[in-house]
Amino acid sequence: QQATVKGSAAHISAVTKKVDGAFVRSNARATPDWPSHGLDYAETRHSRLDQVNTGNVKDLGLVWSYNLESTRGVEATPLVVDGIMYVTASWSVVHAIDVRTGKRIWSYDPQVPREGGFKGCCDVVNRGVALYEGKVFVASYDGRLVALDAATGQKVWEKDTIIDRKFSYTITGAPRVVKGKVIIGNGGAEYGVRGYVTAYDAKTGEQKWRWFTVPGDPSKPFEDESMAKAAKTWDPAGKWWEAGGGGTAWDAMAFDPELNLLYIGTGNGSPWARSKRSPAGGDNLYLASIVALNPDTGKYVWHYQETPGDNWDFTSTQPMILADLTLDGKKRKVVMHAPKNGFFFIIDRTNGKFISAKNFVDVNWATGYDKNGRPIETDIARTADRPREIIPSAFGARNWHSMSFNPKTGLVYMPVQGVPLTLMDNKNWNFNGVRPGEPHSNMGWNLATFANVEPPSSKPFGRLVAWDPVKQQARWTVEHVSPWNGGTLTTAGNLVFQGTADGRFVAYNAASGEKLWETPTGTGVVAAPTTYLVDGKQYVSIAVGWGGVYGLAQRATERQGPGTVYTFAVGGKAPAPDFVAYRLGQLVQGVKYDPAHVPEGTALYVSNCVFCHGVPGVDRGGNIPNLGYMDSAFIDNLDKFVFKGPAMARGMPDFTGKLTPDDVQKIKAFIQGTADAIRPKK
Ligand SMILES: O=C(O)c1cc(C(=O)O)c2c(n1)C(=O)C(=O)c1cc(C(=O)O)[nH]c1-2
Ligand SMILES: [Ca+2]
Repeated sequence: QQATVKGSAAHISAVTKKVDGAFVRSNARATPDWPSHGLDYAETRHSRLDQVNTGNVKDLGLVWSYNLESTRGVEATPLVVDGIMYVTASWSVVHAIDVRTGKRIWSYDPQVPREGGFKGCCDVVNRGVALYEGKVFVASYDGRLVALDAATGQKVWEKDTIIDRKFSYTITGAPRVVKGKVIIGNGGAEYGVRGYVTAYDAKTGEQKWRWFTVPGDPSKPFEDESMAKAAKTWDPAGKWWEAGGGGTAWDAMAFDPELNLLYIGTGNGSPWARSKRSPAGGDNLYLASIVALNPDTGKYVWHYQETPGDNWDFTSTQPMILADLTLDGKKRKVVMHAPKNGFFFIIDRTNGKFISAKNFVDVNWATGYDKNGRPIETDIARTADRPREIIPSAFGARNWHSMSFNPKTGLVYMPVQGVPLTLMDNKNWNFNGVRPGEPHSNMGWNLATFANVEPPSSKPFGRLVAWDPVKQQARWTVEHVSPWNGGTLTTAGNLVFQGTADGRFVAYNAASGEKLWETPTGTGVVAAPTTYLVDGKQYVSIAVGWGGVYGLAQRATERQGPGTVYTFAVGGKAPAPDFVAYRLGQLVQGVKYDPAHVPEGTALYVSNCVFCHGVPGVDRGGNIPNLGYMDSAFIDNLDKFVFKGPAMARGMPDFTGKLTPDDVQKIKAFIQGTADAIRPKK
């Protein structure tokens, strides 16, 4: 009998068909493959491989690079089984790559309508696929769950996961497969949606269950007991159901097979301002919580709410890790979680009981947590009638960038940051109303909150923190040049790998934080690396591509490049691909405008343009250009870009019906006026 050629359809079919629950569990013991998003069900991102270690990591070299042909953010963790890699680029495009050759096996574009890019808050990103019994599952930005044949990339089934397309739902997260069910949530809580997670049969796509994260209209029957219980924590005077309430589960999940519990992290409130959703206050369950569900039925089992009555976009969707820690001499099954709100939580994962919380950055909204697990809020937390800086900001002390846990060092390696913002409630908010000056409100956002009406006073930072979860303190830290650095991987070779915003891929000694190796990546890195064996040899891969919410308008590299997968091994000698240098133009000059239009133009710019294009001439442009540095011809012709313009093919919305030609004149006045105001005087 002829041996199957590696990389052939027969080989791929054979090796991917073996991927099921038993496979994921047995793989976790020695981690030769990387079969699921966080490597194992506990989402530790801790590889047991040690061929690459502190001794030889300096000899790590490029084996191949692969062009993802994307220009927007790349957030995916590549999955690899016997040398077959599955990774996604922006716009939810899936690539199957043969690690042995670095060549494409197939690619699949779910054809997300590009002009609908504005329907998600935070770039047209995707965090990766799930793999199960010969199928690859991808959730498309526009809310479909697609099952592909792992060998051919042909579609096997597709389901629309969105309950109501009047609302702005999107999906950026990676699906997880638990006991033959594909689990997927969604995003949209900046727009006003009601969050939920759904389970589909991996074979057929048949819907198995759905759990909503927040209650619906209380005049209608509740879906289940957990919703009836939650509704008691919302004030009906706020008619929260009209704007959805929020609570979107847009990233984190983990699974404990022994306890048979699926854990999900839930998001912020819609709108952000609690005074508008629930005027009389209330915790607003199950916003900003870790919730444990029965994966067979989708039934609620327990929750722990990290940010009661969220008011600040403090999502709890940041990646979590399940671990067994010895605390006060007792072995405890815990969830470790470090969400946006700046506290590191240890929660008993058998019952949801709070164990401890400690801030891992400076925070000013709470002084700590009491013994019942409730935050002790400070005076400024809810004084939202005036602008005040909330630390951490809505960008989060951590965002979706994954952390990893090394049981040998006992440390959690997490990307940490500060992106300063001031917030103030918009008293005149009305759902989907025209609200100049409220961020992206004309693009469908419903924050009921103004941002940076007064400039914040803290400074931005990015940091890698090695956190001791038992002592609840940092062991070592590395300062980066910018916020928004990549997720981490830790290995039995006593290593931590991380990509950076300023375009490097770095390896550190996991125990000490000493830098042992780095290589340039051309463009900024936001995704997390993976490592695995192919034919007995250890490889390390990372998908790079600057973007995500912070990367739209900001950058920390002078290079731009297509999204790229890099694969490294000891002794690798492949040449790095060429990158186009990013050229920041001159400050725009000479566009005719009426200075009297600037104030109105400012408000329009904030409600239509700012989150993607940044502040003209102040920000430097991320994966979307800064308009303050465009040639004047572009700004003179702004209406030709705004109304059914050529950039629609790259994701720019059509502003027909949203802006008038008169509005565009005023926006031009703001752009040129700002450039003139900041131009150094001769
Ligand atoms: O509330 C939501 O539904 C929602 C969704 C998403 C998303 O799906 O990407 C993000 C956020 N919120 C968010 O608050 C946030 O900071 C964020 C960053 C990113 C990213 O990919 O860079 N997505 C999201
Ligand atoms: Ca959010």
